[in-house]
Amino acid sequence: MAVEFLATEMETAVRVVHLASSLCVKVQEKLRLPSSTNGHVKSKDDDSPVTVADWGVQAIVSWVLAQVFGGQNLSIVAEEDTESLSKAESLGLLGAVSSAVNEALSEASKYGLPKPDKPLGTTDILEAIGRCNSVGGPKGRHWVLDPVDGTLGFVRGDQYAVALALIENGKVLLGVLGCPNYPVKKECLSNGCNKPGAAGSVSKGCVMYAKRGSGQAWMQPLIPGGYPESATLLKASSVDDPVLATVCEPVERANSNHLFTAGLANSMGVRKKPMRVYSMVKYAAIACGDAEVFMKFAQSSYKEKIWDHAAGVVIVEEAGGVVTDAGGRNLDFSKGVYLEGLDRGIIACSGQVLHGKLIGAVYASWESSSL
Ligand SMILES: Nc1ncnc2c1ncn2[C@@H]1O[C@H](COP(=O)(O)OS(=O)(=O)O)[C@@H](OP(=O)(O)O)[C@H]1O
Ligand SMILES: [Mg+2]
Ligand SMILES: [Mg+2]
Ligand SMILES: [Mg+2]
Repeated sequence: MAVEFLATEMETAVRVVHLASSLCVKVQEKLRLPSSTNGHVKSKDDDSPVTVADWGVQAIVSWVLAQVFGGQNLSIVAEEDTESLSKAESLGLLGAVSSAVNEALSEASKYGLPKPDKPLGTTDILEAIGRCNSVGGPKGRHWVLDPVDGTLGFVRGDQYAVALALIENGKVLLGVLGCPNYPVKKECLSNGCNKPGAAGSVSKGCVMYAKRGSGQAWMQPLIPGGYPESATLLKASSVDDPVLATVCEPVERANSNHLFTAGLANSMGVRKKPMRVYSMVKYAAIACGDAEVFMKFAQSSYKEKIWDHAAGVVIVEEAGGVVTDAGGRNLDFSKGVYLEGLDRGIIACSGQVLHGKLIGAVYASWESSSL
């Protein structure tokens, strides 16, 4: 029998995202305790937050991929580095990362993944994080990782995602999104009713994944302490009337021009209020039919990074959706760390009809925008 294309890569990626998501759930719970906020969150040079979970997930994914595929020719493009974590003053933080990583890896066999013989030392952990310093490019295979996407949402007890993709010769072959706070009820996506401890909090958490060209995207529930037996097929929404469409976009005004996207939505006939959600959970919402449109129009000086989109794009496309830049072109993952040549913004829709209308709206309104 022929071995299924990318079977080991897909299997490993899905399992490690489950394991990494379990680390995030624990760290986010700790962050919500009033006594332990200090030391778990740091500010980067651009003032964006980074946490024990960002470094911890990067260490775990890097370590597992190296165990399964060999460290020699492994190329991983990922968001975090070891610069601030290896400073003498960060010893406490590094200790917290080490505890989180070793606690998670001690459960690795429950996820069908390799487990270290003894706990990883801080040198091993820094090495694993630091190994993810590839810059990608047009040739060869590159794993692309955003260990915690939407760190701001994570810190605020809200939505975030663990995002892992595999790119080969510039094309995204597979993508996995761990969405530990993804709610069963769509209304909870943007109103925080899934925040830990929120009254009446509902069941939540899933991992979504897809392989390029399969025509299928899948969702598994996130279950505590192990790997689930089942997966269900995802389907993007069949709604193609803008009046019925839900539009999602970044929470932070600094990350996307809310005024411009409101104008676009209005001009294409959207009536519902936008659903503002942190992270690649916006792609997840399109893939599983909870929203029809995702738009992100960052400032023109901002360059989008491949790890913020790779996994989400392939999952949406395989679920039946369409993702392009604002000029209607596919995103280019072949140019290294950045989505070079991106035309203005990112547009993901559940189908061709809405996508066509949105591209038309961009075309009509661009001239009058101040971007
Ligand atoms: N200035 C600016 N403009 C546009 N985008 C930026 C900007 N700064 C950061 N980022 C990236 O946005 C990622 C989070 O995107 P979101 O869509 O989740 O935004 S939001 O938090 O909901 O506002 C976020 O990902 P993480 O760092 O993984 O959280 C960043 O990569
Ligand atoms: Mg990100
Ligand atoms: Mg991140
Ligand atoms: Mg970040």
